[in-house]
Amino acid sequence: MYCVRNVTETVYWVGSSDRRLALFENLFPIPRGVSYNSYLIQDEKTALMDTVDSSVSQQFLENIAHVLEGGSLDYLVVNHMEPDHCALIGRLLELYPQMQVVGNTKTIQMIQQFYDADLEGRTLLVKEGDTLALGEHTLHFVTAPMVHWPEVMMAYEEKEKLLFTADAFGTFGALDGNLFNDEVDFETEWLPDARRYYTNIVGKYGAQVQTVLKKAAGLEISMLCPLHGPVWRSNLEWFINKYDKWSRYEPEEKAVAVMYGSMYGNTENAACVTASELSKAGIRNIKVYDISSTDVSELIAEAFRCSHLVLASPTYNGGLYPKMEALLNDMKALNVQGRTVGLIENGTWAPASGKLMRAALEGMKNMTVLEPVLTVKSSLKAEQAVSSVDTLVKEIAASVLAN
Ligand SMILES: Cc1cc2nc3c(=O)[nH]c(=O)nc-3n(C[C@H](O)[C@H](O)[C@H](O)COP(=O)(O)O)c2cc1C
Repeated sequence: MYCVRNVTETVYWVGSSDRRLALFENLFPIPRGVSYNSYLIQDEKTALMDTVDSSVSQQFLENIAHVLEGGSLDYLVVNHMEPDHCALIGRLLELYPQMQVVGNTKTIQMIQQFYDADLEGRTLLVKEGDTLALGEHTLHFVTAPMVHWPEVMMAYEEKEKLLFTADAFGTFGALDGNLFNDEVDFETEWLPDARRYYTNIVGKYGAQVQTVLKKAAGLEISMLCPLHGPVWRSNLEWFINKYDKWSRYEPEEKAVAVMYGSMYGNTENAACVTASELSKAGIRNIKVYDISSTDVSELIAEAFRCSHLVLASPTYNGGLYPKMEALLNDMKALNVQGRTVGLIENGTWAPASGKLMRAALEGMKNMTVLEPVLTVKSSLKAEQAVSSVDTLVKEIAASVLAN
């Protein structure tokens, strides 16, 4: 049976959720599932805003058929060509023979690269500032290149002031019946996944997100309609501010996350002693992560949230512990910048992980490494705890508590 929600009287959410997929992009764990949103506008002309992933195709097609009530689908607007949103283009071309595919030059090129669909006479090319009248509704197209693919567009519907935002303002997490942000406890239950989604998928493209936020600031928006997760119809500023912070790479909080790698527990012990001493020094809400058992996407999200990081790594065959190397590579790839970092290195015969972590951080923008690096030779000793750990903790605490 169809499973549809009204976004407004004449705009319908016709998407669906997948709770079976373990890894989004075959990479990111999604224990809360994911929704693929698509929206259908009913007017003199009907327009569908993007399609969905093939995993939810049956539900999606039933939803569309229900809303159309036997009527025709006139336009399919393709705001984003990532396959989790465009898998059903070919099927819709077959089912709705008068449907035109609306996209920019890059969109159409990508459709042809991904699929064998016959688009002859079936495309409507649009560019920045173009409009598409549907009757009472009019769509305005806003390009959003590299948020996070080059063809990405957003569409602004002028009558109801809806902004269809493609992947921007999306989040991991299946929709559990509740569609709107004010129907769920977003800050408690969704924000960590929204942060993890943004930082890992769009995080690299902060400058491009800033450009789009500036364009959006000129629009009167009643709802943000993303391709994943809840539709925003209240308190939009709160979420837009999060995006603003994330895309400027400003920490959300003055907070410390301690991230350690450890084979036999000695580096872990040094990290835990440091965290405990930080608490004694007045730092609150410290988070400690074992980087072997925490997915790197969570660590990236924390690196965006927190102002301060403590990275602790054993030396491993003259190099970094592989999980730490992977974390630092990801931080660089996703443009993490402007953080203050304390370092703990461990080695039994020639500790080198401090030097290597420092070099990796120097390859990122505006990272401050606190001195001195705490060097552990195999295991932390009590006398070292009262000297070196104490010095490092004082430095971190002073930096966090400053201002
Ligand atoms: C496979 C392997 C490679 C290592 N390579 C180095 C090394 O190149 N230099 C060094 O000083 N210690 C090296 N070590 C020793 C560890 O860095 C050291 O024992 C450290 O205390 C391990 O910390 P952990 O107890 O947190 O795992 C190596 C240990 C292992 C198991």
